[in-house]
Amino acid sequence: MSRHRAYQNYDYQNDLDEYEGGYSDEDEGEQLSPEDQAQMNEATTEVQRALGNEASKVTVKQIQEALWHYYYDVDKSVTYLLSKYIAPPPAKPAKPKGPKPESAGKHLFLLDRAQQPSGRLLFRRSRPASIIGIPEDSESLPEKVRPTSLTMSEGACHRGLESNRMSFAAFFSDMPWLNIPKDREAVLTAPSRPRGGLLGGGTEPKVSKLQALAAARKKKAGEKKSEEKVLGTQEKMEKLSIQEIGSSSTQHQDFKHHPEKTSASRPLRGENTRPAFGGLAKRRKLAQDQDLESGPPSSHVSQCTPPVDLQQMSPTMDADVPSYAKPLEDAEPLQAAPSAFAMTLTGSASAKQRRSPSQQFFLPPYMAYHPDLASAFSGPSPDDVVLNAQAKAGKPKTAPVKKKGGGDDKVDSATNGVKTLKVDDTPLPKSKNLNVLQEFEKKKSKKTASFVVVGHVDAGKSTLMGRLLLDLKVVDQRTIDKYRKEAESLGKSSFALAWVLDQGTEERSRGVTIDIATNRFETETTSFTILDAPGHRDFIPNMIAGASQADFAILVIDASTGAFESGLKGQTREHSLLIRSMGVSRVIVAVNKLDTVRWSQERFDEISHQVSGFLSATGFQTKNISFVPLSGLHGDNIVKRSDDPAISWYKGPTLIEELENSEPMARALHKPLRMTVSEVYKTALSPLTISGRVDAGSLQNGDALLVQPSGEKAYVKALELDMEPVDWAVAGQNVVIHLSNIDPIHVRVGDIICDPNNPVSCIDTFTMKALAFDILMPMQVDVHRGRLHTGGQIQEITAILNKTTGAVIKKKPKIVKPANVARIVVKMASKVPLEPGQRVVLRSSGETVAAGLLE
Ligand SMILES: Nc1nc2c(ncn2[C@@H]2O[C@H](COP(=O)(O)OP(=O)(O)OP(=O)(O)O)[C@@H](O)[C@H]2O)c(=O)[nH]1
Repeated sequence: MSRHRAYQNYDYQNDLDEYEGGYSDEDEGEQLSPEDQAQMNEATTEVQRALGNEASKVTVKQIQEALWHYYYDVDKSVTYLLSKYIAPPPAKPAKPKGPKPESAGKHLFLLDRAQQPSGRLLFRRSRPASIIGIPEDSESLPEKVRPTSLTMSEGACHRGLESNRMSFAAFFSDMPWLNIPKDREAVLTAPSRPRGGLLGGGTEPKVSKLQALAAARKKKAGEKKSEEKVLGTQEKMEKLSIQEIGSSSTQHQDFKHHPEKTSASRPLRGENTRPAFGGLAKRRKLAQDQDLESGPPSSHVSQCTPPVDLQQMSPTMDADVPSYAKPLEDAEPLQAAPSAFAMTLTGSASAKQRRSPSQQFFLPPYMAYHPDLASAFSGPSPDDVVLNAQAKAGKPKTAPVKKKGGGDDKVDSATNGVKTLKVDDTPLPKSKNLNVLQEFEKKKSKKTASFVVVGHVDAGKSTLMGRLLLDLKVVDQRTIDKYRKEAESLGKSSFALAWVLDQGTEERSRGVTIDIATNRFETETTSFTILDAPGHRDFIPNMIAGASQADFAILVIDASTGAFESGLKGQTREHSLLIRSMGVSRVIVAVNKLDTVRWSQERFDEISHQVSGFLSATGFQTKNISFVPLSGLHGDNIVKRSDDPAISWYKGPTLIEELENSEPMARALHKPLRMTVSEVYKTALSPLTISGRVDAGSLQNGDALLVQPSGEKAYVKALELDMEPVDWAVAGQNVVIHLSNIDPIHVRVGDIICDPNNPVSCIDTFTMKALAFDILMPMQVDVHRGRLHTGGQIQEITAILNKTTGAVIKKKPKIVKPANVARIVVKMASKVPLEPGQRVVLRSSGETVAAGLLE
């Protein structure tokens, strides 16, 4: 049950009834417990014994009522009985009858409740009413005694006392706190400041006469005290005043004519012997003298603020001017007196310095500048003196001594600056100024082709590529055996072939490809670059990066029971869409793991049928789709035709034959240089080496390159193709470039290397023709182009287009349905190198939502 429900269902009434039941009137007639009764009898005997002969004047009932009231306290009960029944005080004149104040007698006590072990409730007296401010009825006990918060019957509180009025004084006679000696009585002192309202603001509260009197007394005492303090301080400060030192003409003259001696005569910090003529006073005096001699301050000085006398800030305080300020008052009665501190600074005799009230103006202390302050720091500081002395004594300097004169400093810093200046004298790489395209034509080199291996997770992509490399002898059997042993130790022996591509520790331990793995091999006609893509949906961006570099693709399908179906729902379809969107038009479908279904031709045909259907729907032409039944794990139909009779039904090409038959995409050889940076690293040849596929144009050693978006220039120091040094490279080739004359911080993976004379521009908004994979609307998206990806948003949907003709079907639609083509405007968070014709993929919340071409 929820707590809320529990509270709702709680039976408060029941509890309340039980609680109130503890005070019910039924208790009134409650009998004493046997223990109480025994205690009562014993105490009654005690009281009777204490009363002696007088005991006959009171009844047992009266004794027991007294005992009950005093909780069996025999002494108190005796006192009460004596004063009440045996020797009562003379009766007082009757009070005039009138209505009794309601509160009177109603709340004389605050009662604490205690529970006895027997479960009976007993009430204990807690505090007298006088303390808590309840009106006292000193003559009698209350008629009813109630706790402040509880209702109870009077009988339950003080049984039997209603009829027996007792004197208040007598009741509390044994209480020591009533006999307070006069000298220890508390005196109410009003707060020094009247309390404010809520949060210190608001109207002042009413102050009683007593409070006002106390406040006035306190104020007077405070004033007297502060006056004494000021006088004492002034006496001490007089010693520092220029009045005394004014007579010391020798010192004055000395100081006046040799002001530089000021610093020399300045005591070191912490020195106890303080000269009578303090440095500050000296400066003040000098300034006064100069002032007197030269008249009013010069123009530049006049801009500065004259010394401010804080006392002047309150003309209304004239009446309170202390006696020490009287001489000044005589000189200029309208002016308020300076403070003791101000007098020390200005000197009490410096009446001439004081301005008339009309000249008085007040500025913050930091603006209170006096001309003599200009010379205040002309000499060395105490620290300088110490350091100089240490230097003379041959001690090591604890801090650099400042040289006099700014000129030397400047020269020094300039010299140091020049020393530290580094001129980049790295010679620019030499260029052979080759006609690269002619060289390329002449060479008649092997075809180069890159292919990306895609497919659902665990379809067997890496294993297939490992097998391919093993069978092509790019990797030897020993390496595979080694991998198998290591994989066995991790319980993943079946992944030994996959480890040829999956080199990362995490990839190996998880058995999942994370990033694009590249490898290369050659056949008689072609030099291939493998781009093994991750199948897991979390690493789709890496797969996009791989697909952006590929001429064609191998789509791996897991033919084992159930796996193909789940792959279709998973990344098989998404990868197919992506590779097509990235411009790949040729796809080889590797129907893998057919060994698990005993090389079932039926299964192969079923898969081929379904896959060719959706590939065609995705935009692949049937002539560009081929299917190969194979087993990556066992090496059937990859490089060697399978000798298993179970697959004798297949007479088509092996995977490698299909690869060789695939034509790479047309190369943009004559376009300006464009290359996407796939990797950035350090080599012995250069602190900045990059690799990637040349998308367009060509380059050669010594060429100047422009890196975008940093806009930094770099030079080609050396080039490598297939791990061999070369002089040039052209579009379609995967090249390694050793750069010079650039700081590595300016180059990142995903950047574009371009021709400085034909640079790619950096933009933050573009229009694209997008194929929608999901519903599109103005929304946040991630823009992917190769390795580069950045945040952005669909700003506008301009039109829905005809898929084949590109004609506008509908203008400014609110949304784009899946499988429709639309023209959309995308705004990115930052400027990135992008240009028309490039392919981008839009993803949102981990799903691919669109892909297309920049217009
Ligand atoms: N029986 C059988 N098993 C295979 C075959 N090919 C791969 N496997 C197994 O399938 C599992 C996954 O293989 P991988 O090569 O890692 O699959 P992948 O597609 O590269 O995985 P990701 O890159 O992580 O998506 C491994 O246990 C392989 O041994 C095959 O032809 N037959």
